[in-house]
Amino acid sequence: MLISELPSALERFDDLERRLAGRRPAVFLDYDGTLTPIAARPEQAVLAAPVRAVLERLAALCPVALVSGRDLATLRRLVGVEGLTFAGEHGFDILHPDGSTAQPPEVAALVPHVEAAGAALEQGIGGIEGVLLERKRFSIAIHYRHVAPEAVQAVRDAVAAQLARHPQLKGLSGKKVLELQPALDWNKGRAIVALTEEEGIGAESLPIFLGDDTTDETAFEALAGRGVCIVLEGEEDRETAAGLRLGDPTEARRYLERLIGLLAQGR
Ligand SMILES: O=P(O)(O)OC[C@H]1O[C@H](O[C@H]2O[C@H](CO)[C@@H](O)[C@H](O)[C@H]2O)[C@H](O)[C@@H](O)[C@@H]1O
Repeated sequence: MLISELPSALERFDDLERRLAGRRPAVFLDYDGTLTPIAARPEQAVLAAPVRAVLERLAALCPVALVSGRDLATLRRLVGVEGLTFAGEHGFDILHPDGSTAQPPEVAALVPHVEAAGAALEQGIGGIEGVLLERKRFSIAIHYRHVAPEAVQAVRDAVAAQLARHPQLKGLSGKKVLELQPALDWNKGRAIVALTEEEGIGAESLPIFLGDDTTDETAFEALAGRGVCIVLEGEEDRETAAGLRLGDPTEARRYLERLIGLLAQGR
């Protein structure tokens, strides 16, 4: 369905109350575009203090996991709340609240391909005005938000050439960004399902996921029919596997505040 055709998660909040009915929610949250508005540059997407306070209050009531494309260390620094689960790089790099970590076992062997592709891209398109290469532990993001429209195809072509050269890598595409990561059958959806099966969250919990980007669709698909899937509206309407919509990060915060109110009443 198109995002614009979905019902508002705030208007349908009563449904959530009914679905919870004594169950505990487990809340999974995307970062960019969901908790923070999309900013001109990655380092400008700083979490607002009231949102941080909401995350702290929510984490005292139920499991909360940040599931983001960001590098794990960057995500932790930006969020600045202890006691959460953090899944960085689209679920490739997980940190549990007890300090234990998890990554797909094959990922480390594929990092040299990411590094070789990153070096080639730096050499090939690093000089194009506006290109921003964001190195992460296991992947690389190629931002083109500030690239002149007539130069964007050169960026796409260069990334496609690296994908052709390194079949060990796969490509992702998000908001004015292309990403290269190890070509493993792993994504936000698989990471969230794995997390819901872990002790501390539990298969009986009701997963709720909020995300905004096409890279969040694997999570909506994985939780369809089982969890509450909420997509945030962006600049463009598009097809989604989510079942509910919110307008922007301010509405996402209001939704989480209502959830806190509900859980604080013990319902
Ligand atoms: O999964 P997310 O938490 O949504 O992360 C996806 C990517 O977000 C970041 O890039 C995007 O947000 C930036 C700040 O608002 C914006 O400037 C950029 O154009 C967007 O693509 C982040 O830099 C990437 O590493 C994430 O993969």
